[in-house]
Amino acid sequence: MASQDELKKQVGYKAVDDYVRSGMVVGLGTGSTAFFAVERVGQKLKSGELQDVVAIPTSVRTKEQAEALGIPLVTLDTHSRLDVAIDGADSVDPDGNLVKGGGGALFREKIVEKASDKFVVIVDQSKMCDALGPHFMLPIEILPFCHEHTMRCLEALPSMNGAKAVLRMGSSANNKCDGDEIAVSDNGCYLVDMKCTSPITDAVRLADDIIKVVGVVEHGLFCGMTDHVIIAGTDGIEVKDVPK
Ligand SMILES: O=C(CO)[C@H](O)[C@H](O)COP(=O)(O)O
Repeated sequence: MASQDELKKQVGYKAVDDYVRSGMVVGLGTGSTAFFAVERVGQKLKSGELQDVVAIPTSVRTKEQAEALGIPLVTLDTHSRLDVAIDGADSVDPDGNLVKGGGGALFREKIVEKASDKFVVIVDQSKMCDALGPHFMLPIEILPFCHEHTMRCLEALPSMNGAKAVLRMGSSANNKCDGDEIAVSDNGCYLVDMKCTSPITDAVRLADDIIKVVGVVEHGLFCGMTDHVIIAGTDGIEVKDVPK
């Protein structure tokens, strides 16, 4: 049986093989699944199978990986439209709505993926869920200033349905809270993981409510953004096209 890493590699490679062509501007996601997509872009540029591709990374980690592979990098300031962005996710609901940010890169992921003509999500079967919320804590990036107040405002939102705010500690790159220091994002902000005990019934409304809280930089609800989901399971790979 294929290991979880093998499944991640299969979807990462397939996304690049199916959706990246020479001359494109490509968004490079963050995380252990997106890692393999970045690896594949590097391989294909090196072999000459892909040419004139430039990429926009969604985190410092991905930037460093891409640089090490010799992938030419640009920014949204010079290239405001991307042809395609490829990234992992923490939860995917049946409509292709996502929870992202388990790896702490949600702000850069969202700004890059919103600017992309096509957004391809790559996951293994464990990320698929019936409803967002209880499947994976909802990450939110907030300013450090008065962060405890901001956390209380988030908990008080009626649409949050009683979810508790947990300040991420340790590495910003995982939500295991495995350290004594407050985790700091690539943007110098804090990360809060909302522990939802019930399904999010209206993700669009919750997203609207969260972004209105002063102190919030961005949240990990990615609604209506996905074009294709590539899912790896023990029975093989499935591609779901999400109607818009
Ligand atoms: O949103 C993310 C980072 O902010 C990641 O895409 C998400 O956490 C999935 O990561 P992985 O592929 O390692 O499970």
